[in-house]
Amino acid sequence: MTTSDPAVLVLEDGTRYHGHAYGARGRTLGEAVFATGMTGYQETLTDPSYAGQIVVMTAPHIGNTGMNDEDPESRRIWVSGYVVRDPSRVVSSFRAKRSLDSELEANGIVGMSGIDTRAVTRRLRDAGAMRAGVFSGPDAGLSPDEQLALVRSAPEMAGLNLSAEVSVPAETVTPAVGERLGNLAVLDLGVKQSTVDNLARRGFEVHVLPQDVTLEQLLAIHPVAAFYSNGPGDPEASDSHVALLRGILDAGLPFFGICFGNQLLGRALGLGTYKLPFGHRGINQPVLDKETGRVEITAHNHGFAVDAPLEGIIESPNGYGRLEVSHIGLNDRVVEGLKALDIPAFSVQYHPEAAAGPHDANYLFDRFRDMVVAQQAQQKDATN
Ligand SMILES: NC(=O)CC[C@H](N)C(=O)O
Repeated sequence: MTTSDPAVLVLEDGTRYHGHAYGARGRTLGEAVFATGMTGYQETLTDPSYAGQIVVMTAPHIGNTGMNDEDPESRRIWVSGYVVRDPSRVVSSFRAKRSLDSELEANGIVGMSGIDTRAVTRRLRDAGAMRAGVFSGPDAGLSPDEQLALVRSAPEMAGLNLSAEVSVPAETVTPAVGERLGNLAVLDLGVKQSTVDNLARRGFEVHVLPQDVTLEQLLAIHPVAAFYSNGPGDPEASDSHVALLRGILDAGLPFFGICFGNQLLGRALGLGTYKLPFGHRGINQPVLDKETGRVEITAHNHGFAVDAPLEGIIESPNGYGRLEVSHIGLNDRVVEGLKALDIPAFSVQYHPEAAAGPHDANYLFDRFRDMVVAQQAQQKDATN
């Protein structure tokens, strides 16, 4: 529905941008962040890591290919709000089933269009990610002071635990594709479908578990390894998941974590995390794999990062032996991967499932499989 109903984006610092209502009408509050992908908006919208965020797209023309039934990464749209410059008036793709604005409306997502999203991006890049609100329909009529007060009353992303909002209510199982390696325990902190598919294709029977599962319940599925997914929120507010992970590591299970999972591995090993000024969200971020010296172009969506020295070997303050930073973001030299040297555990801050994004980092799923196969071979040797 293209209309000229007014809408306004209000940032916490009082900056206001006037445009048009897009998607559902009303009001929404969240953390304003910008995403630089020129394609893949359907995957972005359905990535649970974006819960609690108002996503501003830097690419000016969004919605061209509509929404289809093949690309969703989860069961719904999770962004709190969606801000685009120039929505496509026609949908052009043989796969499209619906338009982007009708899908936003069906999911109750308040959006807006018709503003200079690159100007908003420059503001967020200079001042940092901020709380924000989009107001349209009856809420467009609130006074600027009322709108600003609402924005400033919203919770900050720092300190937020959002895992219960996005996690599955009960275990789901995806069978292994091809030769079966064993059961994989996946802690669902906001997992994406492509991650599950990638793991299943590596021979894992993928058991996606609710975020409040206990160690006993997790071990009861007899996993050959464990995996922590991406997800929304502040890793510092996830003590229960860190405690669970320490139990997993103590049980000797091989571990791989993505994004939120990387931050939680960092914490389990004894490192800290911190909030980045405006984060990384896009599909063309350069990352160095220190092991091979190769630079890969990767998909990112994170606002927090692990605090660790980029070079040299670190002794785990929590007694897990030696570890090192395995991957470095080349735009701003942020930690993009961790590797334990004395236990079978590693993680990356970015998205090897690459939905959307380039597939340069897909090898990490093979590394995980190889790690599990190596451990199984070792255990077999030990019992012979
Ligand atoms: N995609 C993710 O897993 C994001 C992790 C975390 N919520 C962050 O913003 O850094």
